Amino acid sequence: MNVYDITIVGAGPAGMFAAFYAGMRNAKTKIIDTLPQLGGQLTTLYPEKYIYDIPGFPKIKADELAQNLEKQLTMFNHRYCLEEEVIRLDYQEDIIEIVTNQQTHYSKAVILALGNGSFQPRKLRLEQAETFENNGIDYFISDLMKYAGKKVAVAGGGDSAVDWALMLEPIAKEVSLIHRRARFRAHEHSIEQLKNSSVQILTPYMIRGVSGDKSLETLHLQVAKSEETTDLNVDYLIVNYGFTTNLNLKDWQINSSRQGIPVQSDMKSSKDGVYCCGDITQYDGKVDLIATGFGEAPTAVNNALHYIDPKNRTQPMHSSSLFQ
Ligand SMILES: Cc1cc2nc3c(=O)[nH]c(=O)nc-3n(C[C@H](O)[C@H](O)[C@H](O)COP(=O)(O)OP(=O)(O)OC[C@H]3O[C@@H](n4cnc5c(N)ncnc54)[C@H](O)[C@@H]3O)c2cc1C
Repeated sequence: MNVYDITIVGAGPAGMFAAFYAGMRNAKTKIIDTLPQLGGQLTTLYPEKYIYDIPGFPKIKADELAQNLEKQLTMFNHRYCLEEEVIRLDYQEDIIEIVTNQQTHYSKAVILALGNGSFQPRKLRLEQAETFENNGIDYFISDLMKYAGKKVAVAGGGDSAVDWALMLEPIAKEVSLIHRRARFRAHEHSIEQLKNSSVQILTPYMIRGVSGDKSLETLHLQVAKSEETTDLNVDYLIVNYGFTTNLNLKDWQINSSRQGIPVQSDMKSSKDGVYCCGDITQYDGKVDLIATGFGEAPTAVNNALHYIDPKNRTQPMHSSSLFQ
């Protein structure tokens, strides 16, 4: 049994900074998230938006903030378990079992940085779509080069869909962008770029069916509010319909409500060894901001380490004294 000191569930800004801080304190640390990438809401919901209330940054794009947090983490050899959803916590004497949809992890303490819950992509609601999942239909892009020289369609009408189409254009053989409405909900600048690109814009089109022999080959499209149909040959379809969140802590054996998890001033939940940080924490006067989560993260880590071994000081040395 490989037991970690601290396991952090949720790799949004709060969880990422908690992981960095745990590294600073030499804790053997693991991070689990449902998404295939780090960043939580930053990378999933608004990567291209500027944030103005991060201390020390007059303004910074959400995606860039996530990248900076990730860069900070490269100092440490943490273990990452992405694309795994935690479904419950079990408690065995001094060890907490973190049960995911894939395996069980073991940890002396847990930090829950769950935000509003685990993110799930809104899927294509077609019977055959599941057959082609990861076999032509993708909901995330983890490696852009996978699409090099391929015929790719992107479905969706928001910023991310437009951005993905533009990023794929120089790499893929052909890129089509399919949206059920005539207008995109994207930055004017991106729309301008789109108009000047070779991306084939298919609006207002709906995807009515997908087919293929061993992998995805054809999208069956219909013009919205019309009987007109057409087929599009593709190697890949990237679906970008946004995300839903799921927060179900019924089996976690900790006090929680729909608003989140009540914590004490040391960020401890109702259960020994389980601490929290970020949007998920609830206490009087709580404000849901990234800056708040950044403050809660070191409190959670230092108190978790003190729980594991009372010899660990809750007030650690300053980072400026650790690295000269
Ligand atoms: C459009 C928009 C603009 C915003 N602008 C600002 C701003 O300008 N300034 C500001 O301070 N804040 C802003 N926010 C809010 C800010 O993004 C959140 O406060 C912040 O992301 C919370 O961070 P977090 O780490 O607590 O949670 P999240 O970022 O929500 O991350 C939580 C992570 O936990 C994972 N997770 C949850 N449950 C599980 C599970 N069971 N198993 C595995 N993984 C799980 C999720 O997949 C997710 O990746 C904005 C939010 C939005 C939507």
